[in-house]
Amino acid sequence: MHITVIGSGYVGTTIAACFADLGHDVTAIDIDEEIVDTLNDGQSPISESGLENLLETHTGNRLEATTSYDAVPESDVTFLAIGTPSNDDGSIDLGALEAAVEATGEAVVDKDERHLVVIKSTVTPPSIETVLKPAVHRGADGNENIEIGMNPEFLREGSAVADFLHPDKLVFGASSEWGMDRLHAVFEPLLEDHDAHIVETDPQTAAMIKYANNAFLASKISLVNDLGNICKEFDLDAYEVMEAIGLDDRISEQFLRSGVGWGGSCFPKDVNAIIAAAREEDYDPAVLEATVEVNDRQPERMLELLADYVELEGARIAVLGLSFKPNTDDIRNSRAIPVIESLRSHGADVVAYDPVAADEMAEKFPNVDYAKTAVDALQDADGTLVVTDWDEFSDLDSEFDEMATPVVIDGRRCVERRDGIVYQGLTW
Ligand SMILES: NC(=O)c1ccc[n+]([C@@H]2O[C@H](COP(=O)([O-])OP(=O)(O)OC[C@H]3O[C@@H](n4cnc5c(N)ncnc54)[C@H](O)[C@@H]3O)[C@@H](O)[C@H]2O)c1
Ligand SMILES: O=c1ccn([C@@H]2O[C@H](COP(=O)(O)OP(=O)(O)O[C@H]3O[C@H](CO)[C@@H](O)[C@H](O)[C@H]3O)[C@@H](O)[C@H]2O)c(=O)[nH]1
Repeated sequence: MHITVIGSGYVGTTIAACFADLGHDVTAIDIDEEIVDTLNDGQSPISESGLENLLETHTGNRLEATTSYDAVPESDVTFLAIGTPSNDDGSIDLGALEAAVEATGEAVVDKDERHLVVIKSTVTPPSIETVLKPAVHRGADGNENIEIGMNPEFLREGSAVADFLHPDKLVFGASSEWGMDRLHAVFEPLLEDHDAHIVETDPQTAAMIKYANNAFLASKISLVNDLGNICKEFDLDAYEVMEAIGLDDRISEQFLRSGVGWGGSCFPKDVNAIIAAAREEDYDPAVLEATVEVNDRQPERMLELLADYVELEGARIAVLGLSFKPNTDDIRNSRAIPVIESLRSHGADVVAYDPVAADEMAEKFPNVDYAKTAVDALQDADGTLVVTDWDEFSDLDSEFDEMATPVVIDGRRCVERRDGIVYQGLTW
């Protein structure tokens, strides 16, 4: 099949490279010329394990990038992976996606065969009817050969390629049998070697499944954090408790790690978007609001624990970990941001370390001192906050002896409790 993928950001680049790897001919389209040039050089505009290899292998053969929409009408199906960022009130900003959908419509205005336009972006269910369908039909001048489908994406940063090629489930949202068949045809090569559940549904339900998935996972972590905070008040170890409840198949052992909370480009944006969409309908989603509230509290709880041992005003505090999770340089909504903001508002001097994300964070906080190694950050520090669970932090041991006062508050349970340091886990 010939597939056009519009948007070559995080998701678009990953799926374009993976579709090519599955044997499809792929045209990746982006308005950003630098991204297009990078892709055509066989390089990746994002850092993701395995992606560079796929691009090197397929660029110039089955994969090419362009800023033009000319390939759209020649292709069998078009996927749109355009950003849907948050507005100030938490609702999603559909502006960029709407423009790309309209441009896709314009490209197929004269097509006299049916064309499937699949939304990969995360969008609220009503927006398919109220924003996206009108945009494509406006662009295509009412051409009835154009159909909108929805195929939400569940990949995680740090394991995007592996997640895409080995999904637990594929969700196909189509409004006709033809559209459903086309989605099956796209993923047929993937399903030849890999077993995945296939969910066939309409586009709106498919869109809701994506929000429900992320809202459930974020709420699971917030519930675990709420329970973990109670464990801490009782002097109990939340990890021991969660390990036990994870043995219940109905709960499962995954996403039970309590600590400083969830960040990233998806959970915060998506939970807030579905809350805003529910409020639009005059529904007050109480559990989801609490999910956000508990998450917002966790960084401050770290500071409170630290303040039990260290006078924060004028203290030198090491922050270990700046990315929102390990193995990525992405700092979007990282818990390190409220941690640093709060330390500074208490008058502390921050020295931060991250194996890869320091440059990103320096753009946000240019006045923070960035150490080259974890040991440099610990040197003469009055306290340490562990915010991201990078593997290398688990190996720290005698390095804590370099601190002026060895107080370690662990927000991710990745440092070993040891003699000679004051160690406090956030929920254990
Ligand atoms: N990042 C993730 O881990 C992830 C996972 C699952 C779902 N999603 C969802 O997928 C969507 C895309 O996310 P992302 O992280 O890939 O976004 P991104 O911001 O990394 O990429 C979007 C790309 O679209 C391009 N673009 C914007 N307007 C365009 C236009 N008119 N024509 C062509 N290209 C255009 C931009 O230049 C950019 O390269 C979002 O809705 C997001 O919520 C993201
Ligand atoms: O037990 C846990 C698991 C995760 N986290 C935190 O949760 C956040 C999100 O982690 P993860 O889900 O691994 O990363 P993302 O790349 O944000 O992936 C999520 O968001 C994507 C974008 O929508 C979805 O596609 C994925 O399915 C969904 O897992 C990070 O800050 C983690 O530190 C915890 O605090 N405790």
